[in-house]
Amino acid sequence: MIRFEHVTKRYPDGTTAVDDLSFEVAEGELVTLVGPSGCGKTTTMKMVNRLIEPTSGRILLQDEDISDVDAVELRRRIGYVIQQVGLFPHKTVLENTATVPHLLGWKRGKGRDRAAELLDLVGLDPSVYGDRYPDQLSGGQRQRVGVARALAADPPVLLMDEPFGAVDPVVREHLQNEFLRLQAAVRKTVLFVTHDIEEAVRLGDRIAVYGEGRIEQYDAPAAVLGTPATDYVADFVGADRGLKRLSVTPIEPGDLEQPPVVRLDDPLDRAAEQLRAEDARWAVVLDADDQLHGWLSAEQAKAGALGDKPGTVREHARRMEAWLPVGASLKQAFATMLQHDAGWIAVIDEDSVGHFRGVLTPATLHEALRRSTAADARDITRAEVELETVRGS
Ligand SMILES: Nc1ncnc2c1ncn2[C@@H]1O[C@H](COP(=O)(O)OP(=O)(O)OP(=O)(O)O)[C@@H](O)[C@H]1O
Repeated sequence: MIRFEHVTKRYPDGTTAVDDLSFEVAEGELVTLVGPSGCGKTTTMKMVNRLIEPTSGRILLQDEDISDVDAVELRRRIGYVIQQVGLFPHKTVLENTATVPHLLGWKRGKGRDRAAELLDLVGLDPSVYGDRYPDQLSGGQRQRVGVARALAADPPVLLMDEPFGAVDPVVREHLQNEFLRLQAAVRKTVLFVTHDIEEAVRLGDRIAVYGEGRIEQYDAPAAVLGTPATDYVADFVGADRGLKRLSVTPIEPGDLEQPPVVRLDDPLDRAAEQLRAEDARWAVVLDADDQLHGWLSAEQAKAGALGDKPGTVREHARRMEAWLPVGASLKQAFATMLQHDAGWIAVIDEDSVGHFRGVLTPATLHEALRRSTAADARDITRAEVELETVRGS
């Protein structure tokens, strides 16, 4: 989709900003360019929409050499979002969003409808925000308008230069999540510049880690974190790369423990007996549709079963709020455990039915992380990894 072939950019003062760069971005892929200040990320990006011309080499967009395409025509195929947004202060949010459709000569009504649709998509109600002016918005809202505007003419390619750099960390995480959801729906080919490795890891399908004017590693986030190609990359991703992996490692069914399972309508004395026989401290409680209800402790089951009217599990089970679907990240799993002060979380199917699949404990979470690191290092699946464990006596 976008291909760099031996691209070099030397500025007139002799600075080599980009040095013999070759890489390719597939259609619908989100590639983050990450690296320290001055390493050539912005120069790379601006060569794609010809705000900067390469000194040598060529860039192909959909197999076409962009130097053969009229720059104005080219830019209409490419959405561009920058940190300072660059909204027109005297135009309303709706007018700002409809800028490109307007330039393309769309009918006014069609352009406005499209703008309203996009504002909705980025989480801004057009009936509330459409008639406001940019200075009546928060920084995060302005960034959303920037994204909506870049998408308005439905360009196949999106260039984003530190689009969330100017907002505080909480808003930033929010914008990142929204953007991921949006990207899942629109599937643009995206080049995203950031100097923040966390952001690069969260957003990128692949990451290009820049050294000076060169890409040191071009790989999936888990691989960059798991097997940095050079000492430079290892340094850049940081000593806490093990922790960062949490956010790019999904929960897989093979990671889960299978505690005893009882049903809401099971007689309590039978449940107590099952817990005793399995020597378990608690059981997961499911309803008749195999959906998670909560849990039952062995102590409660035993005490209840000794009472006058033991009844069923239903009267003694506790609700469980700490749960996630398969595929959620280990970081979410860890955060959920902390949020609910829970020693385990339930994991359910991703589909709308949400059958119970198993539980994740701190020990299994740690094991999943170790397996994923080892699997990436050896290019095998997680299930094939044999872990050696240092055990307490
Ligand atoms: N117009 C210019 N003339 C001369 N040198 C330039 C020019 N623009 C950029 N440079 C230099 O080229 C190098 C790469 O700059 P670039 O803006 O691509 O880096 P960057 O990785 O995007 O940095 P940042 O994260 O700080 O934005 C830097 O050394 C910069 O000083």
